[in-house]
Amino acid sequence: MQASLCMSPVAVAQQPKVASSALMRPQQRVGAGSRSAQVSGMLAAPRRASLRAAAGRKRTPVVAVAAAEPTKPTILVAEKLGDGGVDMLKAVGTVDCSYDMTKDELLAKISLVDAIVIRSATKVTREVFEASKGRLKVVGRAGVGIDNVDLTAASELGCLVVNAPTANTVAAAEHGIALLCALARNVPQADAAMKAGRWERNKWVGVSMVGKTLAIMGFGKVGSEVARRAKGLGMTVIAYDPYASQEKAAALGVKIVTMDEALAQGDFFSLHTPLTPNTKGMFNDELFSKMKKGARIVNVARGGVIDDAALRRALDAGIVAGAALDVFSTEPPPEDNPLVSHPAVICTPHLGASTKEAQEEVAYEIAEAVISALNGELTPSCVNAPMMAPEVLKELQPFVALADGLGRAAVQLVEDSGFADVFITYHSPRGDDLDSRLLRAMVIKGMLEQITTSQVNLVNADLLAKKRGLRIVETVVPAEGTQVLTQIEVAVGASTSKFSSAVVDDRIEVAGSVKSGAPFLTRVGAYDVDLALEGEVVLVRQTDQPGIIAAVSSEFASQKLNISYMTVSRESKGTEAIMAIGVDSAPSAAVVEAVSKIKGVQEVTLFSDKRAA
Ligand SMILES: NC(=O)c1ccc[n+]([C@@H]2O[C@H](COP(=O)([O-])OP(=O)(O)OC[C@H]3O[C@@H](n4cnc5c(N)ncnc54)[C@H](O)[C@@H]3O)[C@@H](O)[C@H]2O)c1
Ligand SMILES: O=C(O)[C@H](O)COP(=O)(O)O
Repeated sequence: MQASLCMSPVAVAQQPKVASSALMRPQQRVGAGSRSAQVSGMLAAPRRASLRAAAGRKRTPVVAVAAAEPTKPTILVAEKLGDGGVDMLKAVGTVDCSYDMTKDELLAKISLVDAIVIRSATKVTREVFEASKGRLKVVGRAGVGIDNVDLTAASELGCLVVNAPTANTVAAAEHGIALLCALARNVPQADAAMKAGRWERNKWVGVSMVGKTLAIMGFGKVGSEVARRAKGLGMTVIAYDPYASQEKAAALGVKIVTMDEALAQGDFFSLHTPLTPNTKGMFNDELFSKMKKGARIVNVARGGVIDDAALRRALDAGIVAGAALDVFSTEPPPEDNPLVSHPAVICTPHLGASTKEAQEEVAYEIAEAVISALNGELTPSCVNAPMMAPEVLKELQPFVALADGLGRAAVQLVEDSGFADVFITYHSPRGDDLDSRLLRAMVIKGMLEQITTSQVNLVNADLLAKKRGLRIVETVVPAEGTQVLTQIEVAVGASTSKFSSAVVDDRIEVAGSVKSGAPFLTRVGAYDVDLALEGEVVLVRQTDQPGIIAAVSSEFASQKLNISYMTVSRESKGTEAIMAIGVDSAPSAAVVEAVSKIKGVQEVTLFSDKRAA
């Protein structure tokens, strides 16, 4: 499972020791001591004075670095980074700013550097990690999205990946608002006409924003900042986000609605979801067909959220009156992209994060994280951080994947209602002595990484949960046994679910345990199941009658889907039963639809252990 990769101990103890620098106070330099000492020191220490403060925010020259030392790291800055951040890096290492490298140039250079700093254009693939021959120890992503870094390869090859998750949020929101206004008032088209010598006052009459409804699709960091600003334009703001806290939205005067309500009510749509298996191609023909005619769409999230060909059809059919796009499924978009040349589409080349201020802030944030990581420390923005002392990790390791998998399963069963309460119950012979920090972090990780851009680790899990408005309630139930835990239950407070049988007393509940070292799902709602918690899981509720199991299996077989596990559990003979089925690859929507039509089947849903892209 993904969890074990993220948790795999990264070679922190082998990090090159950062050169002594006047910027680093003695207690900031952690030597190559044991990882447990580093980690517990990190967790116990209050946040230290910012390195960036020492470097000076106003581009004043940083304090001189001591003469070159043999251990001084080399840092490759592969994309344009704010000067302040570059200065911070120069204070601790040799910095090579080489922009616009070809793939071959990157492959040639990478074995000569200890760290690389990138934005979204540089692809740090397995090939790049392998070409580094073990020297590359840190990748710093100066921004949020890490979809251009192969995290699995990074973890396997002992490389820490850090990002700058918050510094460009406001810039992205401002760009969303800029595109919204430009779209409503045809600013780019009118400008182009004037530059071509035409004075077209009648052709470019726009539409007003005041009093119109803006539907925010994805109410996270950027979405909520867009909402705040759109309220100032006099718009009614609604949001579709099945995982958002209603209370947080209400505090901003935003109503959380269902997808159908958003589609029916939105005059403007602003997209702010991450690109995940769930959101990929989310804006498709079906969705466009349900939109209010003449709606307008802004996308500063990720290009892949929109099915390009479907948007083109919706534009040509007049369902969508216009679109403003900052992001594209392939960047830069190829010449035959169906949208860029459309007269009702306005475009910018992925400029959401590109303000002077945001880039300076991102540069400071990433430089601080890279220096910290080179120094063998954990930072909250460490994407693939080692999380605990090896002995604690070893004991909890089998349950780590279980906690992650249960969090992931529970959140995927949430429907449109949103949730704020998460209940975790540990059944443990340790009773109150159980150290649940890692397990709690893993449940939060499973949930948030499925639905947000957040990269969750032990350092930042509680903070991220709090920021999302999640209330985590933990209970330890004493149990008999020799293992540290016998069972974990995860419940989210929600009265409706994509699988109604998962709801017990207004909570979506799943439970699991570890069998032969592997995580197993042992309960969904009130039904006992027994299924390895890996790959794709299909849940079916049916009337307990002969023939259904065979009919369901043959639907899978007809699509060449291999069933790895199947359990059936019922309340009592002839009433209702649920089938939990593990399949080796994701069933298509057509298979799910076909299963749902089998006589006696009442509901079907599926979830996966795969995390967000
Ligand atoms: N254009 C740019 O330069 C730029 C800059 C910053 C961020 N971004 C992108 O903007 C997007 C949002 O970033 P963020 O920092 O606000 O992320 P975030 O994780 O804070 O918020 C994402 C929100 O989407 C919601 N969500 C997840 N799946 C959903 C679904 N199926 N339907 C509806 N909502 C769903 C989540 O619950 C979450 O609230 C990301 O795609 C990010 O990569 C782009
Ligand atoms: O993921 C991000 O932070 C944004 O998409 C910005 O990407 P950029 O740093 O390449 O502008």
